[in-house]
Amino acid sequence: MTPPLAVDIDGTLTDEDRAVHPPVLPVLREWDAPVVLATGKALPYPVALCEFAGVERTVVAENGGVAFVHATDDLLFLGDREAAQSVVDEYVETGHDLGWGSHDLINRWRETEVAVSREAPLEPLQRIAADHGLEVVDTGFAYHVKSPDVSKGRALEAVAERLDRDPEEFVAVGDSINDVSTFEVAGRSFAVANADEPARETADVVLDAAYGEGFLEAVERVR
Ligand SMILES: O=C(O)COP(=O)(O)O
Ligand SMILES: [Mg+2]
Repeated sequence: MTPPLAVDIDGTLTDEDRAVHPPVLPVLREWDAPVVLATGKALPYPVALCEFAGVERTVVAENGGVAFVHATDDLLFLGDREAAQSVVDEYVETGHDLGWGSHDLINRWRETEVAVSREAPLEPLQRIAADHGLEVVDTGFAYHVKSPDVSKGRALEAVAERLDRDPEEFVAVGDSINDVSTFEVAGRSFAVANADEPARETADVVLDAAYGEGFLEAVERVR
């Protein structure tokens, strides 16, 4: 039986330049079991990717802070933005910039965490976050200020329950530290070749291929 998939977006369905790797789209569309896109990006991004790929909109966004399950029409909030906002407000007050320019589209639709550009200094952000009981996760694409209680894996458990699936039935594919929790709850896990150290260490298998080609290799292996 085809297993359900939990798939990261940036670094896993994309190429090195962050553009979606086109050959992954028909694979997602034709997958004969639920597909959950699980990303650090804000909710509109995975929802739009599902729309344009012709895939049912079942997604985990903001590293597990928000999830949507099309089949049950459930919109889940597993975190809240307020605490993360206080951290970045303090960061900005001390003279730093989030690094997204004057129209911050990265955080505009973000509801449970705040993302900071990797061009911005990390150390003061980590210090302020720790003072507020929060953490900073570096996905390789952005720094995410979030509650340590929120994770893609925890959200996947909530989504799986609504899909009437066991999280262990899932095959997870990802590339970075924010996928470790997904790898821990899924039954099988694959890190693409470009994955960071925490993802490589946690995954059952580190793939030979990188980026979108790595996802396609994972799919070949589970078929
Ligand atoms: O938004 C990020 O920083 C990373 O996104 P991803 O979880 O889809 O890789
Ligand atoms: Mg990623």
